[in-house]
Amino acid sequence: MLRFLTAGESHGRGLVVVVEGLPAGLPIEEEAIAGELARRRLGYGRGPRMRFEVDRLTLLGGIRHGRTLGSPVAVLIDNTEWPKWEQEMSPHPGAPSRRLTTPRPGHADLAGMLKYGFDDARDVLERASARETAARVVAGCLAKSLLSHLGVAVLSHVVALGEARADGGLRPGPGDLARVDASPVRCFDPVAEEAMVAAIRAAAKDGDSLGGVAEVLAYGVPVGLGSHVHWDRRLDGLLAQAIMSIPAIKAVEIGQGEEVAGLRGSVAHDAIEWDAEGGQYRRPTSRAGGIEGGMSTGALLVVRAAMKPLATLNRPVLATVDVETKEPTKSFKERTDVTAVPAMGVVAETMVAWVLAAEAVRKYGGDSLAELVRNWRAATEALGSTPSRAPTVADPLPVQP
Ligand SMILES: Cc1cc2nc3c(=O)[nH]c(=O)nc-3n(C[C@H](O)[C@H](O)[C@H](O)COP(=O)(O)O)c2cc1C
Ligand SMILES: C=C(O[C@@H]1CC(C(=O)O)=C[C@@H](OP(=O)(O)O)[C@H]1O)C(=O)O
Repeated sequence: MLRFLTAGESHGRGLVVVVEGLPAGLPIEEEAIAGELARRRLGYGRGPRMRFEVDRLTLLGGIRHGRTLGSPVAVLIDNTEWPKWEQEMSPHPGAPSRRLTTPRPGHADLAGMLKYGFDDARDVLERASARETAARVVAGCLAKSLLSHLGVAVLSHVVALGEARADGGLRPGPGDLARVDASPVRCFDPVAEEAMVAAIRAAAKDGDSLGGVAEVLAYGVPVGLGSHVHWDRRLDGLLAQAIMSIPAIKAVEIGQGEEVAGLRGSVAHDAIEWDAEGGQYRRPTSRAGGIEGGMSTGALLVVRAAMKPLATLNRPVLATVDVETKEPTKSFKERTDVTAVPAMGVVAETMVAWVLAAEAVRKYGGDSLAELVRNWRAATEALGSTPSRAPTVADPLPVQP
């Protein structure tokens, strides 16, 4: 079983992630993890912290000479600003210099204060902050690395930001990731990219925030991850939970998502064809987003995550109450992003990769990477298909729904 835990506060000494259940022999390079963390810092509209945060890494355990040992992998990410926060966030007895008593509507502040009996919103926001997703991205990088040995590639792109929408027919292939990351908003559609940048600039000028939608695509997913036999084994359910756990995500779509509810059945599904030459079944479309009955079908996996506009505003206008005086006031202002949709896409990739890797380990098993790959190869060959390799730029794009 693959699992991970993270610990650490946004302005604490650092974040730590412990990943358990990886097979031995998985090649891991610190540069690859650093690269993934750098991708999560990307995006026009991010706040000042992402310009100086460096995500300095320490590989604490579970890796020797660039390969996993089969033991838990532990990684530490330092917090660049720790010296500045050391007093305020000290783990030792003492008191903060000031308490935050005007909770932000839309953030975790008030619900957390009431639930845990805190009188300072910082006791909640430090862990509710999406800073924690940096630690998840480390786990996601390990998952992506494992998946690459099974020919699976996971990527994302922003398809909506504020009111700007990308052309739905434009989907990046596995070889397009660098191009997506080069976009200031991680959008594959250059026309929509301009509209997105303009929307962010306008919101920033007004001291406001924006949400949006990122689409995650997984190429080369083998048939049969997940299962129909229990509610908690359905792949779509697992993906929805994983995506929903990302701060500020309010909706998840698989394949055609919400749109499918308005269609007739005759045009809503993916026809089944037999490819006599390849000796396997084939789907000309991926309307179902690569999942039927809670199991992967082998078609392109498509998951979308919708993010709300961020709760912290540079021009605080949202009405709240001072929890001390009970007087009406405006919520406190913290340093904040105008939008974090491009970064959220990278986190969503992480969560999708994690779920796929966990299901792959469950299905194929094995204590070493070689054993896992052997098992995967045998299962894939038994289905009549050639074990896939990691898709390349030369591969044709899958047919659009
Ligand atoms: C990558 C990323 C960056 C975020 N940055 C901010 C931010 O700068 N300001 C903010 O108010 N919320 C930000 N959020 C969202 C909050 O963390 C989130 O709204 C809060 O934890 C409450 O959780 P909920 O929105 O799921 O209810 C960010 C979320 C993500 C995924
Ligand atoms: C630190 C990160 O995102 C933070 C998420 C966040 C929030 O409220 O979720 C608020 C901001 O925190 P800060 O006030 O420290 O700048 C973001 O910068 C990060 O993504 O690494």
